[in-house]
Amino acid sequence: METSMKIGVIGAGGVGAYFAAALARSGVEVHLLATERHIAPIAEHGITVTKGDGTPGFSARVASVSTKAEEIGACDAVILTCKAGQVTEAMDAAHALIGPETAVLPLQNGVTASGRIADSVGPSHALGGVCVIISYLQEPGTVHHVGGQPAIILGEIDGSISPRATQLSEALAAAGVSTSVSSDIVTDMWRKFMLISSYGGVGALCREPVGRTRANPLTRSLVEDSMREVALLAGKVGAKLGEQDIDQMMAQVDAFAPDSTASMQRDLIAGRSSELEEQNGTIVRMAEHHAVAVPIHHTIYRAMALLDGSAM
Ligand SMILES: NC(=O)C1=CN([C@@H]2O[C@H](COP(=O)(O)OP(=O)(O)OC[C@H]3O[C@@H](n4cnc5c(N)ncnc54)[C@H](OP(=O)(O)O)[C@@H]3O)[C@@H](O)[C@H]2O)C=CC1
Ligand SMILES: CC(C)(CO)C(=O)C(=O)O
Repeated sequence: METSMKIGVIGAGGVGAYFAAALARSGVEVHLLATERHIAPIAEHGITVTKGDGTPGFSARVASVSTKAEEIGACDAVILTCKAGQVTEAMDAAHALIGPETAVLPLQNGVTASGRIADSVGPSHALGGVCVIISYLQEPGTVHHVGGQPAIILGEIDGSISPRATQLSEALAAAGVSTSVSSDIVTDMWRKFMLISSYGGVGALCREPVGRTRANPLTRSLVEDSMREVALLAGKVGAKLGEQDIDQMMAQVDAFAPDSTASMQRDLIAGRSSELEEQNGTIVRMAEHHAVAVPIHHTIYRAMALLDGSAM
């Protein structure tokens, strides 16, 4: 079991609190960099994970929790779990966590986080990552894991299989997370982005859960065609996505429970601040830059903008 790493986790929300607790439970020295509202509950009671699938929950204590990166100091690895739109601000305040070899693993949906980490702390520190979990914060210090096996794919942006990526992957695996090191994390990130921006975007547009959008031939083909737009764009930035990836992601759409909705879709419909800018907004801007037509994502982006809680 990997116990020698010092891992910093930035953000104590649905994703951060879950992985911090899982790593701490397995014996890793975990330090949480969190916003103020999480400090007292986690310092006093640790993190509690409840489960929605009938399996036992658990509690774990992290080594420290602080709002100040300077109180934590340099870590072997950092796992970044804020929302995609918060990455630059979070990393700019986290420079003290970064030593010469520190790898920063982003778990945000979308494809913008690694570049923003690189801009903030330097390209040698930025990994790529894909996170598969359904979890949400119930209250500071208590996270609900809906069910299923949490999984992470991570990798160096240049595709090399580095000792630091392998070591982090082993620590996550020892914490019960299905983890793999990828030699093409850029394609992996775009594959999930294609899924989430398309089924979530169409779900938001139709205000329907996946069971309805996948069953109707018109909305099903809308999801498929919006995936095709992303696959075409991905090809312009070095990611390799084809029809087989669309089939694979449609199989994932078919495997979701019928009442499932994407997190962006839920945030939009509830009028909360959402990741629309980072997801469909990113697709629109990149498509303009690369002269790729993305009419479905353009429509989703413009139609949904009014619902975004952070919209002007
Ligand atoms: N939840 C899920 O099941 C999945 C989520 N994802 C992705 O993971 C990312 C995180 O999602 P999720 O955990 O649900 O979101 P949450 O909003 O639950 O958690 C984000 C956390 O980051 C904190 N935060 C923001 N800025 C900072 C900062 N500067 N320093 C420290 N902490 C900060 C927030 O603080 P505060 O509490 O004060 O707002 C919040 O607790 C998103 O990109 C999402 O798309 C991917 C797969 C599944
Ligand atoms: C849980 C999952 C994979 C699909 O809904 C997701 O990443 C999201 O909703 O943001």
